Amino acid sequence: MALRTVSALKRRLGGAGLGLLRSGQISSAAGRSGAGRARAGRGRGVAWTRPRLGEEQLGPTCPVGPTWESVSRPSSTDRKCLGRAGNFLPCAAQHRLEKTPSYIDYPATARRSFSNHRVIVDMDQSLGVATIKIKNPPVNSLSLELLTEFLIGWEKLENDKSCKGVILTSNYPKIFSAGLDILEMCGKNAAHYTEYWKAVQELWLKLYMSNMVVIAAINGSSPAGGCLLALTSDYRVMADNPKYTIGLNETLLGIVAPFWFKDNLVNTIGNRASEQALQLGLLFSPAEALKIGLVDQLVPEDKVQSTALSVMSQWLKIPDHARQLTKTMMRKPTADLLLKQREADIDNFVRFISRDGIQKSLHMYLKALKERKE
Ligand SMILES: CCCCCCC/C=C/C(=O)SCCNC(=O)CCNC(=O)[C@H](O)C(C)(C)COP(=O)(O)OP(=O)(O)OC[C@H]1O[C@@H](n2cnc3c(N)ncnc32)[C@H](O)[C@@H]1OP(=O)(O)O
Repeated sequence: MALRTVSALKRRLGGAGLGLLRSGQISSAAGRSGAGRARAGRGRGVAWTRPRLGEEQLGPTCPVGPTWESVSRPSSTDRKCLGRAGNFLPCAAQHRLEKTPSYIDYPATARRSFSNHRVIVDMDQSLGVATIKIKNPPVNSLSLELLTEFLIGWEKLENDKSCKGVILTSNYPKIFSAGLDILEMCGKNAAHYTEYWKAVQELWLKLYMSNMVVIAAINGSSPAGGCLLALTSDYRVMADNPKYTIGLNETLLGIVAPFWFKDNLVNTIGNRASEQALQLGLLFSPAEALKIGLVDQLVPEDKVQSTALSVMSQWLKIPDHARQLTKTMMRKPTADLLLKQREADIDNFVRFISRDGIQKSLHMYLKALKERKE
């Protein structure tokens, strides 16, 4: 089945994925009590899913928190919860901005989480920052299922106007992501390869061109597609552990990094360093990666997440529209190159990966990975 959009990806997941979107599966206390369950706001010019802000973030005692219904015709009280540009700010954050009197009892941090099988999303609404944790054991390989669930979670965040930044990390310290799932590229048919590659393209385009600030908290090894995932971000913080490696090592598998992987790398570390890194399939230690600019900062393992958060708060201080336009100006030419030849890129991938010689190389690589353990 050919997949064109995220909605097609959602359809592919069938009941599970759509069920998740409909119910919101909010795991916060409010969600468990049912008060914060997401509701689809349809028919009022709003096409996305949002919880009842008043209930979920402040609890039923909030004196000014608007309900979903009241937002469509905001009262003067409700307007207190609307941002200056008419954006709907997270209720708790807006209250803080307005220096609400202290007798109003609301939680210091309003959190909302949702998760599916392979992705955990934890949204801190008071900061407007979500953390996405990948959890696809054993090595966070980017399987089709993971990509699909990731894209669904990402779309929810993109549609949530209160979400300004996302931190990407792994649920399993030691491995950020083992990259594309080799099993998705081995022994399958052309239709499967097509579907898989569309999902890989889609994820890269969405992350690379996101208006949100994206920070990678790289808490483990990050080869090939894992490195690409990190490269889509605006800033990369990596755990300073010499056992971890990062890089586009595709040639070691007997395959070639596509031009948009290469472009993303060149934009990050420059042409000469990319030439060597790509031809030799170099996997860099954190110190080497820092030296060539593949990552921006090294910190002790237990500081990766907190550093990512503090970097995020710096980036979020920049006026959003100016930062977004600048990001677009810097990245659009690169993304456009793929957008212009998406179909050709898919055909190329399918033809390449279907070759007997390439299949043999991938099988041998997988075998070598397994034998390494024995
Ligand atoms: C024209 C277009 C051309 C095509 C372009 C395609 C671009 C491709 C991009 C890619 O991302 S290809 C994938 C590249 N990835 C790698 O090279 C990483 C390989 N893995 C590792 O180096 C290590 O596994 C690790 C990530 C460093 C973790 O090491 P650890 O010792 O903790 O675990 P292992 O015992 O090695 O692995 C456990 C288990 O997982 C399997 N596995 C590992 N990586 C992958 C993967 N990418 N895809 C699928 N499966 C993977 C490994 O075989 C083990 O399986 P079992 O033995 O337990 O069955």
